[in-house]
Amino acid sequence: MTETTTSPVPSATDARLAFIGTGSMNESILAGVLASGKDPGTVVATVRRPERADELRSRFGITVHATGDDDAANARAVEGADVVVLGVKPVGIEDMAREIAGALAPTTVVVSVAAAVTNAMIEAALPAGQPVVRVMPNTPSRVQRGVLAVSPGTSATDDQTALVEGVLAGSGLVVTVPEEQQDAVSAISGSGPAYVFYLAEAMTDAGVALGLDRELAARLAEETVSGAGELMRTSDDDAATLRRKVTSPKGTTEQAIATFDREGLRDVVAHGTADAAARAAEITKELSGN
Ligand SMILES: NC(=O)C1=CN([C@@H]2O[C@H](COP(=O)(O)OP(=O)(O)OC[C@H]3O[C@@H](n4cnc5c(N)ncnc54)[C@H](OP(=O)(O)O)[C@@H]3O)[C@@H](O)[C@H]2O)C=CC1
Ligand SMILES: O=C(O)[C@@H]1CCC=N1
Repeated sequence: MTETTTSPVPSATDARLAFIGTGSMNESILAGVLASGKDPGTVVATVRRPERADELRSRFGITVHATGDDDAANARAVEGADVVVLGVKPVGIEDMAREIAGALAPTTVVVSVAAAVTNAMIEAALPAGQPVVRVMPNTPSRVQRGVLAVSPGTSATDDQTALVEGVLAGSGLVVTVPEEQQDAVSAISGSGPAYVFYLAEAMTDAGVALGLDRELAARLAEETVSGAGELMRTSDDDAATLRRKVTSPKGTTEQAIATFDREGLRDVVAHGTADAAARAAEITKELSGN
C-alpha cells in the first residue's frame, strides 16, 4: 500500500458515492448503505434501461442516470464522486473502467464487486495511481446482513481503504482478505446465499413429496432456514453444536443426517464450491486472453 494522496479522505457519511451498473448486487449494497442512514443526496446510480432508472429513483429517492437516455451517463455520474462502485458483469468491468477513466478525480476510489476481475486488470484500465479496491459482497447486503470481503489494490491508501470499508459497513460485515483468496470467498459467501435458497427449494420439494401442499411446505422451509440463520447469528454456539441440539439420540434428525453423510452431502458441497472457485479462475483467464 502507498501513501501518495495529498487530498483529505472524506468520512463515510460525507463521501459522495456513484454506483455504476445497478443491478441485483449493486442495488443490494445501495439499499444497505441507505438503510444505515446515508443521505440519499450523496448517492448517484446508473443503469442501462430508463425504466430501471425510474424503478430505482422511486425506490430509493436517489439520482439515477440511464445510458439509454444519455450515452455519457456513467462519466457524468462519477464526476465529483469520492467512491465509485462498479457493478456490471465481469466481462464489462475493464471497458467500464476505461469509459469513466477521464471523468475520475485522482483520489476517487474505484471499487469493483465483480467476481474474477483482479485489481491489476482494473488498475491497468485506469490512469496510473488511481486507487482501486476489489470487494466480494453478497445479496443479504440488501437487509444489512451482507458479507463484504475487501482487498485493496496497489495504489489504495490505508485511509482510502478505510473509507470504502466505512461505506460498506452499512451493508453488513466487512472483512479484509488477501486478494488471492477472493475466488474462495466468492465460492463461499458470494454465491453462498444461492446455496441456502437452493436448500430451501429442495426442502420444499421434499415436503411436497411427503404429502404437504406446496404453499405450506414452502412456508415451513423458508421460515426454518431464516429462523435457523437467526438462531446461529444470535447464539454463542457454533453450527455443529446447534445441529447436535436438534439431534436426539436414535431420533428422526439422526436418521436424516446419517443418510446425508452416507450419500456424501458434505462432499457434494465441497465439490460444488471448488467448482465455483475454479470457474472464477477460469473467468480471470478468459478476460486476460489466456
Ligand atoms: N448477484 C450476486 O449475488 C453477486 C454479484 N457479484 C458481481 O456483481 C456484478 C453484477 O452482477 P449482478 O448484479 O448479478 O448483475 P445484473 O445483471 O443484475 O446487474 C448489472 C447491472 O449493470 C447495468 N449495466 C450493464 N451495462 C451497463 C452500462 N454500460 N452502463 C450502466 N449500467 C450498465 C445493468 O443495467 P440494466 O438493469 O438497465 O440492464 C444492470 O442493472 C458481477 O460482476 C458479479 O460478479 C458479486 C457477488 C454477488
Ligand atoms: O454467480 C456469480 O458469478 C456471481 C459471483 C458470486 C455470486 N454471483
